[in-house]
Amino acid sequence: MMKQLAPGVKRWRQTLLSNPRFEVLPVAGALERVTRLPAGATVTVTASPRRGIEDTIAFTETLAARGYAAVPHLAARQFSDETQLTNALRRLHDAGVDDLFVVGGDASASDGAFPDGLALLKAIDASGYRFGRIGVPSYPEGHPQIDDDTLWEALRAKRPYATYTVTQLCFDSDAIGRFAASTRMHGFDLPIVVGVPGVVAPAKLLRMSLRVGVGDSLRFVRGNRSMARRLLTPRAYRPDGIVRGLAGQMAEGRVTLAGLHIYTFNETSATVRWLEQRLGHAADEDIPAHVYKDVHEKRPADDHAV
Ligand SMILES: NC(=O)C1=CN([C@@H]2O[C@H](COP(=O)(O)OP(=O)(O)OC[C@H]3O[C@@H](n4cnc5c(N)ncnc54)[C@H](O)[C@@H]3O)[C@@H](O)[C@H]2O)C=CC1
Ligand SMILES: Nc1nc(=O)c2c([nH]1)NC[C@@H]1CN(c3ccc(C(=O)N[C@@H](CCC(=O)O)C(=O)O)cc3)CN21
Repeated sequence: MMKQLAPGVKRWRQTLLSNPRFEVLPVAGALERVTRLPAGATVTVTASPRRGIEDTIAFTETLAARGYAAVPHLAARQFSDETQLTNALRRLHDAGVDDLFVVGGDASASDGAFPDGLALLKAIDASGYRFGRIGVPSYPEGHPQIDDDTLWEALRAKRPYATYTVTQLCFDSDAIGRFAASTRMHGFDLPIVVGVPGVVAPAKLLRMSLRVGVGDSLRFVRGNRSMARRLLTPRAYRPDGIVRGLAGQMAEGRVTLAGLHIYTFNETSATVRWLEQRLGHAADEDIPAHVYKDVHEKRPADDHAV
């Protein structure tokens, strides 16, 4: 059972859970997994050096044709030259894609034209193709290979080309809150979409987290007995604690957040079931029937478009 929450916290939790983006990996069976998501959902498609650009672009086209708001992850170090980039952008543009997520890439180095995320952002800007939204990654707990000063400098340099940032997989809502406050201190207002794990089997989540180097976050998990217990049992992990923590900080006015990005690792059914349960639950609890009738025109949730 959920704990009782202050009304403001419930409202923000509902706002956060109402329209998330879902990240999927373009592997075998991915399309079937996507069909479990709400029709028209925003679905982001990861890039991996092992699989290559084509898998990401082709799957993005498939999703767009089926009416999803598809968002490809474009990794700078995967592109060999401008021609390859232009071809990819043309295909995405023709598919009706209006949102790109631009990363450096997990390949250790580039033998192509774009060494890092910023270089690719500049090339996209110069390409003549226009996209309404462009996201870049950010790291509330730092990056295993890149020091904090470099990360802040990179984010600042990317600011003119980006319309939002998505935070790296993280299990600690306080770390995310501190990061959001720091962006203000560093003097820029890039909207922050918070990356949270979906409802995923703990062993898989641990494997994925280790792969991308979610360091401090895992130390947090290990040092937190109830968290560790949750990750070490076969019962799926649920991001209730993170979402509640974020909603609490929003209710206190400490952070402004632009939404959730759910790392599903293709566990879409469990994640959607969890979302539906939580939203149903919030609707029942937030607004008792008699109040709901009285204030019908002014439901609290309606006052807070993100
Ligand atoms: N495929 C995906 O969906 C995602 C991938 N990532 C990965 O996280 C890493 C960072 O990506 P971005 O934030 O886009 O960074 P980026 O490529 O824009 O690099 C940020 C800054 O760090 C420097 N840098 C990059 N790699 C470095 C290294 N190994 N050692 C020292 N300095 C380095 C760059 O020159 C640049 O100044 C990449 O490996 C990226 O692929 C992060 C989030 C999502
Ligand atoms: N550095 C970094 N690279 C990423 O690709 C990435 C992040 N960070 N942070 C957020 C998510 C997490 N992503 C991940 C994380 C792990 C795998 C991974 O381990 N893939 C394996 C196994 C896939 C499977 O089990 O089906 C693979 O072989 O691709 C893929 C994408 C994509 N995103």
